[in-house]
Amino acid sequence: MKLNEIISILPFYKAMYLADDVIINEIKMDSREVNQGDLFICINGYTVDGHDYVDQAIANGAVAIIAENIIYTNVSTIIVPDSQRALSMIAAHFYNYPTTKFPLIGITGTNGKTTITYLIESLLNEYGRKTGVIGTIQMKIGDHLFPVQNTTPDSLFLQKSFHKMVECNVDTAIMEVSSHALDMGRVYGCDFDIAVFSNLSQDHLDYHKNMDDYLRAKSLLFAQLGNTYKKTHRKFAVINVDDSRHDIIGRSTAQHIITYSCKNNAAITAENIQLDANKTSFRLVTPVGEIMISSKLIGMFNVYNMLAAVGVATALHIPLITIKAALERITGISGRFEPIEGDHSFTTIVDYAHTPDSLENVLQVIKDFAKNNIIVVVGCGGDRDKSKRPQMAAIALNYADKVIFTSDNPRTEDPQAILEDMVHGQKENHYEIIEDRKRAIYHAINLAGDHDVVLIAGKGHETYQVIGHTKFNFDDREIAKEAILAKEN
Ligand SMILES: CC(=O)N[C@H]1[C@@H](OP(=O)(O)OP(=O)(O)OC[C@H]2O[C@@H](n3ccc(=O)[nH]c3=O)[C@H](O)[C@@H]2O)O[C@H](CO)[C@@H](O)[C@@H]1O[C@H](C)C(=O)N[C@@H](C)C(=O)N[C@H](CCC(=O)O)C(=O)O
Ligand SMILES: Nc1ncnc2c1ncn2[C@@H]1O[C@H](COP(=O)(O)OP(=O)(O)OP(=O)(O)O)[C@@H](O)[C@H]1O
Ligand SMILES: N[C@H](CCC[C@H](N)C(=O)O)C(=O)O
Ligand SMILES: [Mg+2]
Repeated sequence: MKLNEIISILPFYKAMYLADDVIINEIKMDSREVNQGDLFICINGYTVDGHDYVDQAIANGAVAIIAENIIYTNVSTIIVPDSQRALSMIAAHFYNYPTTKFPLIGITGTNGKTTITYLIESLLNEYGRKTGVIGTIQMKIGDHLFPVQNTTPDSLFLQKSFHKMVECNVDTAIMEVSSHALDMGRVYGCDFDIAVFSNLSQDHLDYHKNMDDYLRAKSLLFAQLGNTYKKTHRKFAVINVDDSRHDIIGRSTAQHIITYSCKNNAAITAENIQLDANKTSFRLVTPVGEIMISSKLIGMFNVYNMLAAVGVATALHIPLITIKAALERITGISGRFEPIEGDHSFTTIVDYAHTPDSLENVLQVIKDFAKNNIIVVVGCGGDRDKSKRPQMAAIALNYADKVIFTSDNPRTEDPQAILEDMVHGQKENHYEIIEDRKRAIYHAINLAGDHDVVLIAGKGHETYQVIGHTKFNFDDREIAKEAILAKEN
């Protein structure tokens, strides 16, 4: 695409220098990825300032620069008031507005986004649709998997991925939308058709000033649902009305609302809920009929996740029989309440609970079914919300018979300081601190006796541990398997 065509989408800009007929190969926001013929856009980030990498970008072959600060270069240089915002506009334009070409479903909320995303994928696949998925675990186009750095990546990665989805004939895209992404404008330019709100509880208070600010960020997804009413292109907000913040989320959108609930009146509800140790059944009640569901996903929180997915299915007119087939087929989601196989007399579960609410939910499920002791291995991430630490520790101590506090992803923080934040002031003392996560997991598994349950919480599907700035290979599931084998032999 020509540079002139790309910048025509910007209402305001100042051209420091604009060469004729510059053809742009690709747009890049990282100087290290620039190739001959690319446009480099300077983003002033949290760690470094992209403006400092203009020379490197030009040396790598950039033929045009978009920047926020006045800079002088020997290639076409455009100055905009806000380069992050310009990036979203330009990326959507460059990739020809891919999200207008298929329905886009966005899921937000503190917990359950990944789970709901994969439930919706399963429903749509059962219905014969080809899906694209973007979220915490990966990006998926059909059965092809691609790594992601963020739950909701930056606008350039997003628009490029959606473009790839269009090329691969994806007919519906499903994505997790984090509060960071909403706040930073990573999803500006995404044309959402359905937005889901799962719940709000404490997380990310390192980034958001307080819970109201966190809620405001979440509500932006609903404010972005478009303001026109076209019969042919209806938009929907699917909202959990059992969450006390549902009203503010609902009032953030002008679009149609589909409510779901296990306790209140709602369009989608679950009746006669039976929670068992290895299955969950309920009568699903929807505006178009009722049907019995028997799912392998366990725990009350998964009933909520299923209702959220059913809300989306209802908006898309997916028949009840298809909904039932899809919900009954799905056996689990990677790293979410994932049992570790092995011939052993106790149960080991790896779960991604890394917030107080999710940890409590998961431990409640375990408590309901555990025949003997509960042993928990848990830590808290570094460079993240510090106020979660004592809360998560207290929850673990409250539900478990024995807790091993350990490292999660310490990132740039001192692991001992994180552990100190967790245990400081705790009244209970049935815990040990083993900073090395591998040793902590081995120890927990060695302690386990007949019919005990070992919960390894916080890292779920992650296949790494971030210590300092380095990512080391680490997978709770692999380590747990090793430890179980070692115990057996
Ligand atoms: C705080 C935050 O969100 N940071 C995000 C941000 O990084 P940053 O601002 O530090 O970027 P930077 O390193 O300062 O770089 C600024 C610019 O210079 C460029 N650069 C940099 C170096 C260089 O040599 N050349 C160069 O051009 C970079 O490409 C970038 O354009 O932009 C990056 C690219 O989009 C993100 O990957 C990064 O997410 C970091 C990894 C992160 O951990 N974010 C977390 C807080 C987050 O966003 N989490 C949410 C979900 C949480 C949840 O659901 O629970 C998420 O959506 O993932
Ligand atoms: N609806 C829910 N309510 C509360 N806790 C939940 C719910 N669904 C899942 N959980 C718990 O939260 C953990 C994370 O679930 P999931 O990965 O689906 O959430 P997420 O919102 O995608 O998280 P992230 O913010 O890290 O992307 C699960 O491992 C489980 O312990
Ligand atoms: N998306 C979340 C994931 C947290 C997972 C946990 N293992 C941690 O590292 O804190 C975050 O970046 O805050
Ligand atoms: Mg997720």
